[in-house]
Amino acid sequence: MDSINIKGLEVFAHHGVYREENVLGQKFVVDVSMQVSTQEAGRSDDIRKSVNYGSVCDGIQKVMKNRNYKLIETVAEEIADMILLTYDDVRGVNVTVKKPWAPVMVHVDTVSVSISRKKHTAYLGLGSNIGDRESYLDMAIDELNKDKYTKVTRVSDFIETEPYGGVEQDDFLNGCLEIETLRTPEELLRLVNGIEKAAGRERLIHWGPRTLDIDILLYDDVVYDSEDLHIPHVEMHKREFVLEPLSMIAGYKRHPLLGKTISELRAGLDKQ
Ligand SMILES: Nc1ncnc2c1ncn2[C@@H]1O[C@H](COP(=O)(O)OP(=O)(O)OP(=O)(O)O)[C@@H](O)[C@H]1O
Ligand SMILES: Nc1nc2c(c(=O)[nH]1)N=C(CO)CN2
Repeated sequence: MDSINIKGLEVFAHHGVYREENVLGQKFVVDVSMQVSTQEAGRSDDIRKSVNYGSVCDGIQKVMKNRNYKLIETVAEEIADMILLTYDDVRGVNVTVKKPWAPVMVHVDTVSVSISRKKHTAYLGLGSNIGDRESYLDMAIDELNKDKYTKVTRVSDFIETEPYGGVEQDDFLNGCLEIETLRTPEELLRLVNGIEKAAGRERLIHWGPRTLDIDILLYDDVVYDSEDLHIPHVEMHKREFVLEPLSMIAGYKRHPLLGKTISELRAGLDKQ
């Protein structure tokens, strides 16, 4: 990936843990590197095909002057969010925020924080078999889009499926989504759990009836395991009700552990 870089942007602002920093203010120096393909702009010589570094500098000034933060960590995070949320073509950013005049009692050239943030692509599985099933799946899409850090980018057809897993219950409506998100996997889990809760989801029977179930199937090519979260979803490759809608929007996507594409995994189910 190419990059567009801003080095040494000076902004006078009032961030800091100490009161004198908030009152007097000081100089901050910002470096930004944006991962963006510049080839189309380079071939056409057209600014509309690129990211205008002047407007990025304005945006950084606004972030740093509109509010005061205690930590340069927060300043860096806010700058990264602003850039990733404003410029669709920017896939990732590195941001460094330096304080050359930091009030410490020893000589330092600068103190600084550097962060790297990027847009993540994740795939979610949706299911409902209580009430107005289609409305619950639509609600999931609306609520995900309401989240500042998340955008639904593709939606599969919703398909009627028989219950899988041995519990006698009504048929499901299932679908899959592709999302773009700045959230970490754990943040995304909290977001989807909150949406399930808002849909009146109760956990009474394992694999039992539900108004709305949202599973995180894939998140970039990440393999992640914690007490509460396993990515890729541990059952996804066995489930026709996941693989059929997922193959509509990401048939080419390769499962990071099994090494097969979603379409191949689905074809494999037919043979069993
Ligand atoms: N990839 C994942 N996506 C969503 N939840 C997950 C994932 N991995 C682990 N979990 C955990 O599973 C817990 C139980 O989820 P839930 O009650 O929706 O299970 P289920 O829908 O009955 O079964 P399944 O997840 O096999 O479809 C969640 O609270 C969450 O902590
Ligand atoms: N057809 C179908 N069967 C299921 C489903 C589901 O979404 N669709 N979800 C389950 C647990 O998450 C258990 N069984």
